[in-house]
Amino acid sequence: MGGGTRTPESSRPISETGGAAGRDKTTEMVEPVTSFNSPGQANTNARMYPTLEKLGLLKRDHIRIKDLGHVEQVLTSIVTEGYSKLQLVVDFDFTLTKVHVDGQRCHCSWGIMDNSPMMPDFYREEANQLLARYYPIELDPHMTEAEKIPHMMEWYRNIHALILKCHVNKSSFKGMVSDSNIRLRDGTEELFGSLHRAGVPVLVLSAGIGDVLVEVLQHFNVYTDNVKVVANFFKYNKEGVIEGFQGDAIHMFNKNENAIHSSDYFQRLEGRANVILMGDSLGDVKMAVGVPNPVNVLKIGFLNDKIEERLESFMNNFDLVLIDDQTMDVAKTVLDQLK
Ligand SMILES: Nc1nc2c(ncn2[C@@H]2O[C@H](COP(=O)(O)O)[C@@H](O)[C@H]2O)c(=O)[nH]1
Ligand SMILES: [Mg+2]
Repeated sequence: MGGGTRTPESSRPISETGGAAGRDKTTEMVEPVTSFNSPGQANTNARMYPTLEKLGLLKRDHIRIKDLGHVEQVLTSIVTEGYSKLQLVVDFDFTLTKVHVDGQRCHCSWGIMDNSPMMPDFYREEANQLLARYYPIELDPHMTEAEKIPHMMEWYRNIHALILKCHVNKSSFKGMVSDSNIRLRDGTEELFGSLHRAGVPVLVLSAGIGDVLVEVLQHFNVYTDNVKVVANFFKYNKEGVIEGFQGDAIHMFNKNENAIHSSDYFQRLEGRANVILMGDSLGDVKMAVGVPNPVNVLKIGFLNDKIEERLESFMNNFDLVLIDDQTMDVAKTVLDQLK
């Protein structure tokens, strides 16, 4: 986003926002990858999975579904039982936000600070060195979560110490966000508007910077009263200068524990047993672990990086895998069916 007063994305001509980038294309019927896949099964799938067929999810070539029968059952229940039984648990960075626009990689909440001209040169240099060292570990398809966690904790300790050296004032986040290239996925504003009107609770659970994340949600007018954010929030001194993080670090592989221990959020939503979970990392899969007695959980995974190496693990952990999709079209398609 350029500096100065910013025209809200939604009112900008589509060419300016790159909103067309990453839109999924509807092409001829493509055999979805299933465990029962065989040539010419497309028509049979359409008959066997009417909800998936009605939603057009069988013919989009960037969607992968491992277990059609399970997804059909969960989707049908969520659509039938409607908004009053539903809650959303969503990741923020590279789930609500785009990964790239017009070939340029977008910032995540951390990346906004890592690249902000309002931060000292030494911070930007060292923060990007840390990113280069630890992000590949986070994505590494050959390491277990247990092997990754010590590295994630080290990353957060290092970036925490680095931020403290910069004496950042909370008043600078608004300018950092408006000067960044962070974007919500196309359709997120409409999706969140529908969820707000329907009174559907949305938990945004992030290992990102909560103070920046909230600024982004406010910037795009989607921080409505049904949205709760659990993330890494800063502590400030009386002048508003960062003096540390509140509570324990939330990293990519402990998000579920923090959601459960840090509040009675899920207990207060007892009865909303249908959950739509959205994430872009295998660490996001367990974000809804705290939901008491869930009945239908639809897990939508945005596969953005290391696509070939991680496709199988994503299909084993997410119900719907969206390959390089920079939109919220699938979530909107599902929610548009609810009453
Ligand atoms: N650019 C940086 N990215 C970082 C840093 N620490 C973590 N991360 C990334 O943020 C997201 C976590 O947010 P979530 O909303 O997706 O949970 C994750 O992709 C991390 O890799 C950092 O210091 N700099
Ligand atoms: Mg993410």
